[in-house]
Amino acid sequence: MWLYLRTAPALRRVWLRPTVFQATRGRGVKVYFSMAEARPSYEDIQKISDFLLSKTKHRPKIAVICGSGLGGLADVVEDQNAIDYTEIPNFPRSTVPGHKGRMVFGLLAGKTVVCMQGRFHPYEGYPLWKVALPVRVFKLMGIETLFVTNAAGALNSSFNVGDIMLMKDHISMPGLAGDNPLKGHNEDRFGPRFPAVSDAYNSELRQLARDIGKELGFESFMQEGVYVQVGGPSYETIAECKLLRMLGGDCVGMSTVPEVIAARHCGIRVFGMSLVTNMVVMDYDAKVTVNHEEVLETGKRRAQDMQKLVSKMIGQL
Ligand SMILES: O=P(O)(O)O[C@@H]1C[C@H](O)[C@@H](CO)O1
Ligand code: HPA
Repeated sequence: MWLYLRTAPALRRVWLRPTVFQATRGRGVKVYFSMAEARPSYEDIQKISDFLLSKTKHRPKIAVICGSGLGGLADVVEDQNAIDYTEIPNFPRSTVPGHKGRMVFGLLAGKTVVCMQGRFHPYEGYPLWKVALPVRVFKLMGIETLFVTNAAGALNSSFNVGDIMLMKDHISMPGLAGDNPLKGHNEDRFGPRFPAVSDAYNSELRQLARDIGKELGFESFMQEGVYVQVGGPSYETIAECKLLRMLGGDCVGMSTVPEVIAARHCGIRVFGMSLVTNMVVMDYDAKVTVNHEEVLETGKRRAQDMQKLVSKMIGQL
């Protein structure tokens, strides 16, 4: 049931979900409602896109979403206009260390780009559609190619900390459990009700990454594999890691997939890359545990190489 409120337009439409029915003797049935936030319409997203474009002369066709500790790429963008997420109307806020929370427009390797220096994660409390909202904003800004990066733990024991994994596929644990950024009403102007994602990670871009990686002498630490998205924020148990490895995952992380699904839905081509910031714990005798400081530290050490790879690729698009 929709309820219309006399308030600011962005807050006016509230979806009321009947949750609890309680029979009360002699007084019929009481229905309680819980509130879920209304999704922005196509026009609302157009407004966010128009707002951003009004703040910059740049008109990018390439967007980059920077993972934990990997936002340094946005700092090397030239002739830049940076817009803090807090200035963007109806836009989420970054709450995780290592995610600055700025949209940076400018030039990278001579190409006009927009970089998200900070992404949104489901564990911050955002529904998946909101995590993926920036991708739809990108679409309406004219973005055709999306680069996504993330920090991840290696499930594949032949990988090493500091390896870069080109994403060739993903397993969405939230998706398999019934949650998806496209769940709910389909906006046909973005894409079809049932989009295919078996070709989510563009094979030509992956080949370009391999070629450039070779040129840069990165072959010894470049891998290719399957990223598993989990919900977080707790890291995985040993049993969960063993399960995810059995399922065919090479790396595990808490992001990226919602953005990729939204991008493919609206016809944006995608290149994805994980930085292995830690090996997951698979051994009950291990004395180590994963922590976010280690994730950020490894990000810092390998950030320059990832930046080189991404900017060389962008230069050749
Ligand atoms: O945004 P990404 O996926 O790079 O961040 C990873 C996943 C969690 O947010 C965090 C865990 O350390 O790093
Ligand atoms: N698990 C989940 N997410 C992560 C990890 C991990 O080991 N490392 C960085 N992000």
